[in-house]
Amino acid sequence: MATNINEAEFKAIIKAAEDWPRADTGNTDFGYGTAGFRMRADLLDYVVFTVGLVASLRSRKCGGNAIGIMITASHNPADDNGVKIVDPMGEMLVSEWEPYATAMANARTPDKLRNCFIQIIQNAQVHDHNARKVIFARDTRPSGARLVRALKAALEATNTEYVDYGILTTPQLHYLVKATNTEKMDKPYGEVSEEGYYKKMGKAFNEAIKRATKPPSSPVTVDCANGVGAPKMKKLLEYLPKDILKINVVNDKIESAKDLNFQCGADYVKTSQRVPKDFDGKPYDRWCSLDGDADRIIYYFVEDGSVFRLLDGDRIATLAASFIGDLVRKSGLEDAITIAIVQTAYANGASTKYVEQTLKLKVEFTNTGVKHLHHVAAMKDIGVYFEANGHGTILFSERAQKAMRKHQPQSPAQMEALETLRALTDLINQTVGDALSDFLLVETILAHKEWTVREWLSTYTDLPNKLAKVLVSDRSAYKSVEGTAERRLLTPKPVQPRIDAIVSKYRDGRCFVRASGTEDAVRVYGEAGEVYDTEDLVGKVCEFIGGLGGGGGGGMSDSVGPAGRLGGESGAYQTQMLRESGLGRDLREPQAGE
Ligand SMILES: CC(=O)N[C@H]1[C@@H](OP(=O)(O)O)O[C@H](CO)[C@@H](O)[C@@H]1O
Ligand SMILES: [Mg+2]
Repeated sequence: MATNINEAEFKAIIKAAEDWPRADTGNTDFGYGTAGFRMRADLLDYVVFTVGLVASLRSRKCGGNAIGIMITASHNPADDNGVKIVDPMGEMLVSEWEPYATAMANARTPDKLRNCFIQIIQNAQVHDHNARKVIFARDTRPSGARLVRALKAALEATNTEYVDYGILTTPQLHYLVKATNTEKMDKPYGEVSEEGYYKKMGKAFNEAIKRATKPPSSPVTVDCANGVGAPKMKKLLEYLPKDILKINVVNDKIESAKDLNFQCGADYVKTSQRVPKDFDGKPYDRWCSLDGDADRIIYYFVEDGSVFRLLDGDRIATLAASFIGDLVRKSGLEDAITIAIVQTAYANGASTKYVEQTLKLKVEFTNTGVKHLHHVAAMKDIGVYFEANGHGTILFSERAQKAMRKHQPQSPAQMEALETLRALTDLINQTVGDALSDFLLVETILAHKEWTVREWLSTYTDLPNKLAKVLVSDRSAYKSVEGTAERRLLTPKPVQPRIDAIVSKYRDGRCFVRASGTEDAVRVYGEAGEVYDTEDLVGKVCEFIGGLGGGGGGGMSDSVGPAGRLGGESGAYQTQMLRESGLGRDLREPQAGE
């Protein structure tokens, strides 16, 4: 094959790879998906090594701009780890390159690795002599240090300039990638250092909250999942104005790996619908939980009688959209800037109705996965997106930012609203969902609105809902109709008419079935006017799907939780299923997106 491959470089790669052999996974391949690669940490050495090679090529393709690599497994158990690539403006790796990463990680011999390398250079038209730079960080998992050595070996073999940022949250690494690549531009994103991140955030928070009439009346407690969010939240506190907000940090034990995500953190609280262990909040105390790499956040509280109340991603999206909508109006920009909310089909129907009818804003739906939401939100003047699981952010387009810069306020009130709005563009991470940034945003809004969790919860009442899954032998048989945000199935042919027939029997019924992108299962989501009807509706649809034969049929149905906001399977169940798969993970696709 004709190639412009640099033979000396390739020799160095093969030599370096000897120290990081590929785990023997039989015929099972690794797959790069929305979460990059994620699996048991002891399987990852070679994968991380090859990710280093791909990132080096990607940087050459992107004109020598810095590419980011984050080593984390987010909310997974402590003995898992993962790795993902960040593109130059802080976005996730462009999807056209995902197959390249997959192919490299599955190249089982030096010859195959060489072929893959050449193919990437040729297919993606990479000039292999170009400048290349990679910056990287890891979460608190003990395996991270070894994986960093594998990564460095690949970067050194490819003569790639790199910066090791040590331990960071995932969104901090995204921030640094964008800051690095915009450093010499007219509008740099921020100082290129971890400290620069806190400075930017601290300053913006101060600006945004100072016009609230009263500081928040009650303290807030942050459960950091015993992960990287704990030390980083504590550092952030040093940059926040004193005496405005009392913040308690709990679940901050990062020394012993076994505590990471164990019975605490955003994923645990959301999927099990209960407070984290050692919770000592009184009724109506405001609590929130971060996940293991601090890119997700959810709020919650208990009512009298220990009734658990979750304020999930739908609630954060509606809270933020209502506040930003008010600011746009108050600053006199309503004719210049429009706001849209992007949701998935899993958003509670009551939240959609609230956005459309009360906030009078437009809702758009995309397929599941933050990548899809981000993409659509980026096309709006101001695009608000959150998945129910608490991962999301708000994107301010160049057009909206320009309108804010140029606008001449006509009154002191307009001026105040405009300044708060401008502060939010710095406070909210523009690259990816960021628990620390979203936390400061929520606290700012509650302070401005003078709301407690009670008022926040009372904005609308969730429709009773239920999320279940049915394990199937071939989830690829389940294809959704394009343009329906996965709310209708094209195949297997008999399924959609049957779902329609079942749904028609329930008042305010809604139900859809789609193939999970992260597990060998199809998910069944249902809502109805009554809790009893919801259970019945989802049960009937699961029963029907479980009874189908071949690629359609599966067997066991694992429904999760009662009515209330549900988003996914329980952590315990995931772990059990994945351990049973032999290698500890479904290797074809990563198990989670953030
Ligand atoms: C219903 C649900 O919670 N789906 C989750 C789950 O995707 P599935 O494609 O449904 O497996 O994992 C994704 C990655 O973490 C996350 O983005 C998404 O919200
Ligand atoms: Mg995460």
